[in-house]
Amino acid sequence: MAKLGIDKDFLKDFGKLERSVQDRVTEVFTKFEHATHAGLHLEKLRNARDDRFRTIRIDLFWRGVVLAPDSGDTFTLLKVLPHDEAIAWAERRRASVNAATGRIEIRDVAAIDATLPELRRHTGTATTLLFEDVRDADLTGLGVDEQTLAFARALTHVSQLEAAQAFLPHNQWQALYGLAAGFTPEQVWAELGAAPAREPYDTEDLSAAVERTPEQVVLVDGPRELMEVFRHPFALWRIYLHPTQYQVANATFSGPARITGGPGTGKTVVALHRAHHLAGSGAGQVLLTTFTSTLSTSLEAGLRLLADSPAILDRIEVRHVDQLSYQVFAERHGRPAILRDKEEKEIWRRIVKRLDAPFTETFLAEEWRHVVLAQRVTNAAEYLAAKREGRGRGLGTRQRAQLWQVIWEFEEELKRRRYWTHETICAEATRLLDERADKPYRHVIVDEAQDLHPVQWRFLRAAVAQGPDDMFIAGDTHQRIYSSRVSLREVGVNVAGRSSRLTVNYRTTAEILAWSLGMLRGEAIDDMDGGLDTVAGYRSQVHGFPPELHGFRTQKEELDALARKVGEWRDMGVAPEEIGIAARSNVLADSAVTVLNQAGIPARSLAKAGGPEDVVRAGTMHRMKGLEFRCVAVIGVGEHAVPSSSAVTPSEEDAVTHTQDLQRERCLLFVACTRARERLHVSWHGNPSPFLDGSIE
Ligand SMILES: Nc1ncnc2c1ncn2[C@@H]1O[C@H](COP(=O)(O)OP(=O)(O)OP(=O)(O)O)[C@@H](O)[C@H]1O
Repeated sequence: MAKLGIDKDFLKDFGKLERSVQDRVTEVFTKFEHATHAGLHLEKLRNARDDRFRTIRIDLFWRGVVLAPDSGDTFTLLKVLPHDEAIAWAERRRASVNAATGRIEIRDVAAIDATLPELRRHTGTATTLLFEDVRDADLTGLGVDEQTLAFARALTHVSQLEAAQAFLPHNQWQALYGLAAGFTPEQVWAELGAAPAREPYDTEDLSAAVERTPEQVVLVDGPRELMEVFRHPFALWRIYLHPTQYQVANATFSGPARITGGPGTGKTVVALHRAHHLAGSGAGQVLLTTFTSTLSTSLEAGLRLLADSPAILDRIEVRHVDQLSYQVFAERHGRPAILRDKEEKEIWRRIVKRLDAPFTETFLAEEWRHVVLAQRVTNAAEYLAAKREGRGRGLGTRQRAQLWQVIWEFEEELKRRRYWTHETICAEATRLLDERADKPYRHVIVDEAQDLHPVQWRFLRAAVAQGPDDMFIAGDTHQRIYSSRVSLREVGVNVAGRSSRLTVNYRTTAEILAWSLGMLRGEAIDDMDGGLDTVAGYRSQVHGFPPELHGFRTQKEELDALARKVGEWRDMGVAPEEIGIAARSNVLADSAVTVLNQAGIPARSLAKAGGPEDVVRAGTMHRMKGLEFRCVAVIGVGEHAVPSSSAVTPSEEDAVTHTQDLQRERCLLFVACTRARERLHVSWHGNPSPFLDGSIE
């Protein structure tokens, strides 16, 4: 039976067509089951460079371009374009099978032929060549063929390679781009994610090549599957996964596994696919979790795009960790009384005064959370032996004993007054789960793992029995925006040998990503597993505009400029809901909403649940986590606001915590900036934030 392949670019084009044309495209291709060349009315091209390219009439104006193999019956939809453009597009191109990866590749031969002589003219006068240190054998081993090799040898600068992305065969371009980014041939090969060929690929067999290219072409077997692909044409992540994303989402692991990667590399996408895959395997309930309600709501929405089978959806629970621990707690003890921040401070203050102890309430609250609760310390001896890595203020034995006395009294008071915090609820819920032989879940999947506290990790560990595919973790320590730090091993989650890293950013342009990464250069950031994480190799394949940075004298001037910028974006055709505004404080985010509304641009605060969807959103940088927008303005990035002094422990109080707090503030700005897909505007009034040093000319 004929198979129909739908190319990623075809689906993108399809999403942009008017509804009536989309219906017509669907109508034409739902008949493909009975396809013969004649049945699909595939027309040959008059001036074809490759006579396997055909076109098909959609209506009077639109034509589709289809790749029809000489043998086999897999037809691949490549493009939908207005009539003349479709023919011109198809006539310029040739299809081939990559000799190293076995994947299908399309190239624009006319563009390569037109560009090469021009490049060679520059090559003659250049002092260095882009790939002069790379051997031909390495290029060939990565699938670079004769024509692309000749092209690569003429390149003198990476910008020429970037400009060639649209016309070189995709896998070969990726290999060259990886080498140009400083990767070794072995790293590039790993990133291509192709299986090594046991015997040479048949480079004439297009149908087999299409089957080997699921990251670019999805095969459908009938009209129902076709409709399923066409259901959400912009959510390409549902259908086309990078080979590493695919492997990790569908693998079987003997124990906990994890995926890391920079912003926008598709970690959440992998987490969603993995939840779907594990639920489909039917071994038991899947928990898909994260650390805030905003994030779990967006996971839920993603899951509903991915899965429409009630049986699968029934097997996946999406909850944030505190919500779940609260539920386990409440089932046994009823509703807890939660200790508020203000009351907590008062209790610490009172005890300190009574015992005349030389500690501030901020220091005590952190010591309690990051040492006592994190390591499950229950008595003085354990506290004296507890590790205090990451706490800057060294304490002698006498001071530790005194500190323990304060903490003990604090805990006693909580017990007496039956007060609970999110952490103590979580610890109690863990105890309750530990008592149970039957665990509530068979698989636990954690997104944004970098921000979970050790007590939350222990709770999740206790919610699932140890075994294959028990836990799956997605996260990026460069995006840690709360102060929890954890060593996974110490909370019973051993991912050694089961960790993968994603490097290709699908969200942000290369310009925005490179600029944002610049803010983190030189920062030593842990990997939650005893080592350091790296940003080396993170890159985007999409180019656009550099971020715009603007300083103003006053907040009023800054907000007026914001309203003008948002107006400009609107005039460019950007929908209001595709615009996000991030600020360090709620107050500034709310002021932005007011100024935009006054300027006639509907906007609302992300802090307020509900409300209209088709408006500009403004919120704190924390709330931006996990979201993305076409255009983002990060405002108020001034020297007194970012870092926020109230969030940074003074260095005289604790030098290590001070450094960590500064790093967290830096990461927070990084998170806000990397929410932008196409445009980023960063502004301040007064002097700029020290984090922008080096970015402002
Ligand atoms: N294989 C893919 N094909 C197309 N788009 C993809 C793919 N994978 C991810 N994306 C898109 O890239 C963007 C970022 O994906 P995602 O949110 O999963 O990344 P992330 O690594 O979790 O990001 P962050 O850490 O910044 O929150 C989303 O718009 C997603 O749809």
